[in-house]
Amino acid sequence: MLTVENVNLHYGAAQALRGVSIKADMGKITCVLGRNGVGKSSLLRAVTGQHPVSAGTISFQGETLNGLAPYHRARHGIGYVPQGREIFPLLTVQENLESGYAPLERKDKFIPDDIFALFPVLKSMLGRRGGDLSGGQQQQLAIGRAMVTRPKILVLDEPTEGIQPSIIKDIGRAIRYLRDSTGMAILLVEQYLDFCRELADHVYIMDRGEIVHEGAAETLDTAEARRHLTV
Ligand SMILES: Nc1ncnc2c1ncn2[C@@H]1O[C@H](COP(=O)(O)OP(=O)(O)OP(=O)(O)O)[C@@H](O)[C@H]1O
Repeated sequence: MLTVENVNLHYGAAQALRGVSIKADMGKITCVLGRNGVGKSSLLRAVTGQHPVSAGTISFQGETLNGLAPYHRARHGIGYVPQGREIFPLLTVQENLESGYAPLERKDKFIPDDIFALFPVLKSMLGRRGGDLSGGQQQQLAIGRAMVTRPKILVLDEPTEGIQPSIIKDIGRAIRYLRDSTGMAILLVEQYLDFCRELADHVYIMDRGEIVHEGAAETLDTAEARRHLTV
């Protein structure tokens, strides 16, 4: 399980996270909902080690991650799908997937078949440059690349952003498959309420750097969620 306890995060004098505590259980999809600029990406940066926290503790499966570099966290099983995908535009799809080999031992350096079962388009485009793919295909590639690292928890930053509805469905299906087939934990941040409600087991709502609401997805107060999602 991933545990974030009382985390503060600053950019210079500006505080982006204020005493944030969340948990993401193994075998569950945990969604943090919030509108633009409330601190969702900052929370994921704290979890993945892209930005240091100024207070609080982050631990995964009982081990404290504070102070560990992002590549060490990847070795601990934290897979990250960043906002905007951040695939390598001049590398091929195959090379983008192979960039996930970095934290792996030699015997694990291959691309698992279930990536192509989930996203067949990647198989048919292995030789194409990442930059030539559509936004939805790039999102699938970014998820595939994170899967190559054999994560125990997959952390996704707004996977539906700028993606057409049919691919959003494929991505939802893939996330569910990963939870059910591998028992990994999934932590995703989103602004898209319906996607989150359909997919998540547990939901947190974030506003101005704080968690303001939490509960099981089926008991989510939709009106309350919408109130926090509208500016
Ligand atoms: N590198 C940075 N330097 C200074 N301020 C930052 C930096 N990154 C984010 N912020 C500020 O921190 C706050 C939280 O930003 P964050 O990106 O975490 O929000 P978000 O909920 O993920 O929004 P979005 O959906 O737009 O990414 C915002 O006020 C933002 O302007």
